[in-house]
Amino acid sequence: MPPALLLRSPRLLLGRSRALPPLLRLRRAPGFSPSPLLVLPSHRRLSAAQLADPLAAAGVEEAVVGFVTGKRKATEVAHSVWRSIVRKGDTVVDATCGNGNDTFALLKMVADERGQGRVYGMDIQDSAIDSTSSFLEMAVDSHEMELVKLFSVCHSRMEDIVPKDSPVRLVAFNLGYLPGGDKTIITIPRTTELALQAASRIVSSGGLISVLVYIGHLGGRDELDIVESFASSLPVDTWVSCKFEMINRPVAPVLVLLHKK
Ligand SMILES: C[S@@+](CC[C@H](N)C(=O)[O-])C[C@H]1O[C@@H](n2cnc3c(N)ncnc32)[C@H](O)[C@@H]1O
Repeated sequence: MPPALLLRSPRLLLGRSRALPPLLRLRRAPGFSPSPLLVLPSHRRLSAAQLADPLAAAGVEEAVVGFVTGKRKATEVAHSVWRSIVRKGDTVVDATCGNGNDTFALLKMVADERGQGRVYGMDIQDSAIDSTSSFLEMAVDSHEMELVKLFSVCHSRMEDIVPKDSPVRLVAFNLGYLPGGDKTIITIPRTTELALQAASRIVSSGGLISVLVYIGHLGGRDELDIVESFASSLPVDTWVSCKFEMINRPVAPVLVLLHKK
């Protein structure tokens, strides 16, 4: 296994010549066990229970009933569906790392004793990749860290990153802007569409593309239109396309799930 936790191929960092900040600033001393609620910024706080055992979170049935009764968010439905599809040792893609919450959840799903699971994470912003890296350094051990490969690149180029011989079980998108970051750097319909097309090519049979679309900001509706149009175009003999949407909360995020049969 390559020793690098974070692979920043110059080829993938097109047009960026400035020196990158050190990526592994936060080192864990042997036996160091941080209290996450003390050290993490509020936008990426997880409960102690989630950090200890994120797999103990809601099952699909509980999450869906919770969504229907207004007690669970679309993100929780997404994570519960991921957990029912992703297996230890799988290869998965986080197409929008942001602050690393989804990357962390995915890592916990694929991490296995044999070190075969992989999470390929990407984000267009260096600051998001740094944020994800710092968060994971605090939240997981060094063996799990080695299973994560992070790239500062547009997700439309995911096929340049994921090895061709790795069947991908899940590609996760959490669209929009980086919480706590620059709200003008945002996913846009054209590259989202290209990334969905790429995801549909690399996801294996039995796998899933999960897209959480935020529609409360300018352009969010256009992006949902693109995602839905892509979802509708998938052939019914090989794909199941569905969505979770709050009808009387018109700006609530919409979860689109695309399952490859
Ligand atoms: C809502 S945030 C993701 C939240 C993240 N999944 C988490 O768990 O914290 C959306 C992210 O998409 C990133 N993004 C925007 N355009 C992108 C692109 N073309 N390729 C990859 N990432 C992009 C933004 O920089 C932002 O960090």
